[in-house]
Formats: sequence, structure tokens, C-alpha cells
Amino acid sequence: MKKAYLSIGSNMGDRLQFLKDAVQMVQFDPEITVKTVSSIFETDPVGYTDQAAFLNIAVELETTLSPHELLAACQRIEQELGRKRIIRWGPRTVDLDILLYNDENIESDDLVIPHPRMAERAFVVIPLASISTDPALHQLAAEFDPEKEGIRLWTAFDGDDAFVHTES
Ligand SMILES: Nc1ncnc2c1ncn2[C@@H]1O[C@H](COP(=O)(O)OP(=O)(O)OP(=O)(O)O)[C@@H](O)[C@H]1O
Ligand SMILES: Nc1nc2c(c(=O)[nH]1)N=C(CO)CN2
Repeated sequence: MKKAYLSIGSNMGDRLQFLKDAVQMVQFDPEITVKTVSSIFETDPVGYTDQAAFLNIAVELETTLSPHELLAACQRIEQELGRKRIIRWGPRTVDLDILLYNDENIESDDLVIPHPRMAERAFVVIPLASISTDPALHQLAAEFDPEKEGIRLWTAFDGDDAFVHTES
């Protein structure tokens, strides 16, 4: 069983529903168990700025899928939820990126882990650090000023209490 973290974002249509649907579809995969979902953050668009604000979350999961199988699962969910690639970094119903996979470093043509742009993205690092115990991530998150970065805590993720993993 491997531990992985995803970043999920949406800035089109019913953003909250897209996040909930995406998490539910991830959880529905028999090879994946969702352990923790971060709170939802509303974030100003980065990269291509002439678009609506995003909702972003980070998700911790356990999986028996390989990194490439996990990428395929994420891309299938994006397709099923109607994602179309029109503008690079442009509006999307839902975007699922793999941030980390079991401390592995992967550099293939179609998959790079850790995600190559994660450290510079407050909309990724702040939700991720909020569900991680890794001191390096907490340090990275502390270097961002949420107000300056345009990041606002939006609401708890209440898609399903079963997704909230409590250590016993
Ligand atoms: N860690 C990763 N997670 C998801 N996709 C990845 C990863 N590493 C490389 N990719 C590749 O990136 C390609 C483009 O992904 P996508 O269209 O979601 O990019 P984007 O979300 O617009 O931009 P960004 O990659 O900067 O977040 C995918 O087809 C995938 O093969
Ligand atoms: N705030 C925000 N900006 C973005 C996002 C995102 O999820 N949130 N995703 C992008 C491409 O991955 C580009 N810009």
C-alpha cells in the first residue's frame, strides 16, 4: 500500500459539487482509499489570471495503483467530469494532479513526481501542509502570506464524514 497526495481544483460551474464528485470518484476506485481531505480554499487564479477564482483541496490517499495507474485514474475522472483542455492553465471543471507518491521521485515524459510546480504554488502547498505532518511542507507553507497570495479558507470539506481519517 502506497501513500499519495493529490491536489484537486475547480473554477467552472458548481465548483463545490465538482470537488465532491471528484473525491467520491477517487474513493470509488477499489484500489484507492481516501484517508484525509483538507478544508476547501478559495484561491485567486495563478498563471492565466483572466479567469474565475478556484476552489482547491488536497487529498491524502492510500493505493495499490502504480504512479502511472494513479495518473490514468485521475485523467479518467477529469474526462468523466467534463474537463476540456482549451487554454494552458485555463478554466477547468476539475483538475487532479498527483503531488507526492510515497517519497518517490519520478521523471517520465508524462509524469513528474513530486509535481514540478507544487513548491511555488501557495494554492497547492497551503492545503497540502494542512493535512501533512511533514515539517518541510509546514516550513514551505509558512513562507506564503495567504492574503498576498489570494487564498481564503472557504469551508470544511463535508462531502462525507467517512473521508475524515482520525488517528486512533
Ligand atoms: N504529477 C503529475 N500529476 C498530473 N499530471 C502530470 C504530473 N506530472 C506530469 N503530468 C502531465 O501533465 C500533463 C498536463 O496536465 P494538465 O493539463 O492537468 O496541466 P495543468 O493542470 O493545466 O498545468 P500544471 O501541470 O501546471 O498543473 C498531463 O497530461 C500529465 O501527463
Ligand atoms: N488558484 C489556482 N490557480 C491555478 C490552478 C488552481 O488549481 N488554482 N491550476 C492551474 C493549473 O494546474 C493554474 N492556476
